[in-house]
Amino acid sequence: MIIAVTGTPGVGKTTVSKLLSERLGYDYVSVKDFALERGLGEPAGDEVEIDVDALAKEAGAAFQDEDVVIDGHLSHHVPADLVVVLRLHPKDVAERLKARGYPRKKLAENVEAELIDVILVEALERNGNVLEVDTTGKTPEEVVEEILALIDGGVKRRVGVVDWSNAYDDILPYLMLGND
Ligand SMILES: Nc1ncnc2c1ncn2[C@@H]1O[C@H](COP(=O)(O)OP(=O)(O)OP(=O)(O)O)[C@@H](O)[C@H]1O
Repeated sequence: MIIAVTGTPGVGKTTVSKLLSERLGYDYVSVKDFALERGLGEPAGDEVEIDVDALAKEAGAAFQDEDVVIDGHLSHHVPADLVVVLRLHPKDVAERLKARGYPRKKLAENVEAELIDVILVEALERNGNVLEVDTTGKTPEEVVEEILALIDGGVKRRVGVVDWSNAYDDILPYLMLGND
């Protein structure tokens, strides 16, 4: 089974993916490492620009009969049996990315993306089996327990668990609002 773990930068994908793969006895795969190994990504500054169509094709073929947890904010492009979209209150996203030293513009773009569900919408456009999980205020272990309970219960789709529309005032200081 292929499980893709996606979400806005900083929501905890790597932490949760590693723990989830250990609990399930699955291999852990980083999209970024896979793309670099296969020559599907070009380093661009401290980022990697990945050809998502090539990623979908190559990862789909490489892992089709494997049990893997695929980690990365592009992992929902890979044909997966299940896509887990991790969500985190945009203010917490902002604080985590700030602590990582993200430049103001990049921080604002990602906080806004979390606010308006960008990754969730992309995931739903590509895959019917989407589990949305709110990680806000939860430990990585609690998040993994929630995912495992959904999988054990045979749940293939659960979306609509968060609504960040009330978060706007909290995150205004982090947004650029056209001032770039
Ligand atoms: N549930 C959690 N509670 C508190 N802190 C967490 C939680 N999950 C992850 N973190 C912390 O948040 C930071 C970001 O986590 P992580 O690298 O797993 O996120 P990510 O979504 O994989 O980020 P990126 O997309 O940039 O790779 C790390 O410092 C991690 O220790």
